[in-house]
Amino acid sequence: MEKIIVRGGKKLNGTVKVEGAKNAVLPVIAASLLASDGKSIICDVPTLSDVYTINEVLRYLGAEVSFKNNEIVVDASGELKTEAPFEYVRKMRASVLVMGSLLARNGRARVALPGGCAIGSRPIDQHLKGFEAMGAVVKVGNGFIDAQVEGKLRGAKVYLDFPSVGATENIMMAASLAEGTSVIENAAKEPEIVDLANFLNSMGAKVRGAGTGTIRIEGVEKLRGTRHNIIPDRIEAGTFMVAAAITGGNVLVQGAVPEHLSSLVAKMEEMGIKIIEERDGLRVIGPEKLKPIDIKTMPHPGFPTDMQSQMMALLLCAKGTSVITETVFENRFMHVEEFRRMNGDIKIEGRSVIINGPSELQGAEVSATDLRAAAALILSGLVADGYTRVTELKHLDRGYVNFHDKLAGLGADIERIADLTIVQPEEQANVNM
Ligand SMILES: CC(=O)N[C@H]1[C@@H](OP(=O)(O)OP(=O)(O)OC[C@H]2O[C@@H](n3ccc(=O)[nH]c3=O)[C@H](O)[C@@H]2O)O[C@H](CO)[C@@H](O)[C@@H]1O
Ligand SMILES: C=C(OP(=O)(O)O)C(=O)O
Repeated sequence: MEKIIVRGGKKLNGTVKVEGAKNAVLPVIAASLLASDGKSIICDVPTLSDVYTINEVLRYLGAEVSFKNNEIVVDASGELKTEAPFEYVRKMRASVLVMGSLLARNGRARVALPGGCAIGSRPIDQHLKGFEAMGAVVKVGNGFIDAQVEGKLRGAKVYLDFPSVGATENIMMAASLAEGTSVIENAAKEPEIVDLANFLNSMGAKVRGAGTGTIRIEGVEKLRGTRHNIIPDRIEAGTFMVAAAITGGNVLVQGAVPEHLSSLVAKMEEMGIKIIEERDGLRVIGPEKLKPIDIKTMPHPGFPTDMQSQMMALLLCAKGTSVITETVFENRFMHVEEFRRMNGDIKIEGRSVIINGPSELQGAEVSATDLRAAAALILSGLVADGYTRVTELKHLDRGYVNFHDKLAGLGADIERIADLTIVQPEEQANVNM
């Protein structure tokens, strides 16, 4: 088993460059299936395991996909299959994002039920409600969701009970080729929704209002391949901002878009962290002492749940009591136990976590429970006493490109190794940790 080993105590300094956003590129790749004409060229694509997985899904469905030099070319002009099997959906829930495109292109989509995951049950009822409103008949059975429509999808008004990111994206994709106009109310407003709308419009779609709570989509006859640059990853940017702050360092996070990060910037400033907007990114300067704060995760523009565990690592180092309340996912506190293994003074009370800081963090062997928890545990390792070993790196690789190398480039004492499962006594003396 691979692990990342980090020794705490180094201040981070320098510049780190942000990749294209995982949560923007996955729906954009799914949307490229809508082009029955021409190729889609998607640029600034991060080399993440999730990207390889969705590429596999597209190939399975019959599209031609190439991926090199951070550029993906998709040719979906041929005939497409209708089914995305469980082996892909199990690896990555975002595989359900092909459903809207397949239904619009083929009149049928059969996708394995995603089931739960480490952060909660994550149902997709709001996606299905949207498809049904557009005339699809949805059946669930034998571990699959089967959606079919007679003729074409029809434009409809869909009110989302919660501004779900995935449901908004899936409905936008389906509605782009529907007959007539669709309106999504209580739509998600995340920057990744705007990126998807820009991609769809550049393919010939008519999507208006993305980034607001009401999105109108006028269906068109046909969409064609186009060229598109993916927006920078605000969560990767935020993770490096926390890395700078937790070590009391001074780091320029190149590519960080201030408007995408306003809630995080506000909360970090409340903690006494200095954040300066520069021409090409955000500079973060950690203070001597961090102040405690309260955080509640919310849909955008509220505080992002995907930054919750990294902020937990930071608040463990602040002097005083902080409270983090998770309102987006029902069970996104699996990392709390791991922080306790590192001597974190932290407890769960319902949907909140109470942190009494500063904790004297100690290096320990800890296990990543999801991709953001993986990053957060490494962040704690940057300031813990001694060596922290983080396992279950498959989670980290879903969302971060060369995370340890980027941290090492900023001065962290960190390496990634294959596991030495059996260490002989004489070798043990030579293992430098
Ligand atoms: C690939 C991707 O972009 N993933 C992001 C996306 O996930 P994802 O699109 O899955 O997140 P959603 O916004 O859909 O989910 C938010 C909440 O709504 C619930 N829900 C969602 C859909 C539905 O039909 N019914 C329902 O009850 C979910 O269980 C969850 O509690 O947005 C999340 C919230 O910002 C982020 O944490 C994820 O990183
Ligand atoms: C939860 C996340 O992603 P996904 O929805 O792909 O699991 C995330 O990016 O933090």
